[in-house]
Amino acid sequence: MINNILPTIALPTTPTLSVAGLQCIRDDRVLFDNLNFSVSGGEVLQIEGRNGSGKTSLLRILCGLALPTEGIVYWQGQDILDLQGDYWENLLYIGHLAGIKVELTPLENLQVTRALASQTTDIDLTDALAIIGLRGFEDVPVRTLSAGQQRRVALARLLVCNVPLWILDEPFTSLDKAAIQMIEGLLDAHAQRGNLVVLTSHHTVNCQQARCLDLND
Ligand SMILES: Nc1ncnc2c1ncn2[C@@H]1O[C@H](COP(=O)(O)OP(=O)(O)OP(=O)(O)O)[C@@H](O)[C@H]1O
Repeated sequence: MINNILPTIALPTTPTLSVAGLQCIRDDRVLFDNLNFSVSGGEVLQIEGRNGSGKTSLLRILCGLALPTEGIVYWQGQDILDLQGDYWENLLYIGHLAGIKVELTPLENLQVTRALASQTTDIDLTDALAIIGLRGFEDVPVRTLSAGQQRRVALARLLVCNVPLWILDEPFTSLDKAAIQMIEGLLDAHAQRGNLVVLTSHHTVNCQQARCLDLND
């Protein structure tokens, strides 16, 4: 079923995100150094590591929201700092703070997403909320929802944005078992369509195409 929800994105080539010689120093502490990896369409890369090891810092660098102290992030072989908007239009980042407006309703949040996103699906927004488990909560302020429901509002953007690269920071936080399975299904379906996912999670991610990178290794 999930396979039928997500659109097919016409990709000219296999999308690839790679990093070379990445280093991150925070307050004189080296979080990671000489980090090299590549993730291509069809893959789900899970970044692991203990609290404070630099997972969120790495994701922010991959998004171009923070700079590494050394090294380069490449999208399709080009430095993302050179690409800027040409990179960001391929990317959906859902961070710790979820990026939702709590004064707005779930429906209004998705309307904002659709208005601002570079490429969107044509899914009916009410249907997207139903799929994500928020039927009946479309029109209430997000601040009145539970933590798990608020996380679902944030994750509903996966159904609305039509981009190849998903970067997700702890997407399963506050979700119940059924919601975790549903999101894992979305990740699998996204990868099966030739797209890529980079995520952090302290839990084992149950995706067919998942592989792990441990920052503590
Ligand atoms: N803007 C910042 N300025 C200074 N230090 C920072 C900044 N952002 C993060 N740090 C520090 O960098 C370290 C790594 O933080 P980060 O959030 O990347 O870790 P994490 O692996 O995602 O942790 P967690 O598993 O707890 O979410 C922490 O010690 C944090 O205090």
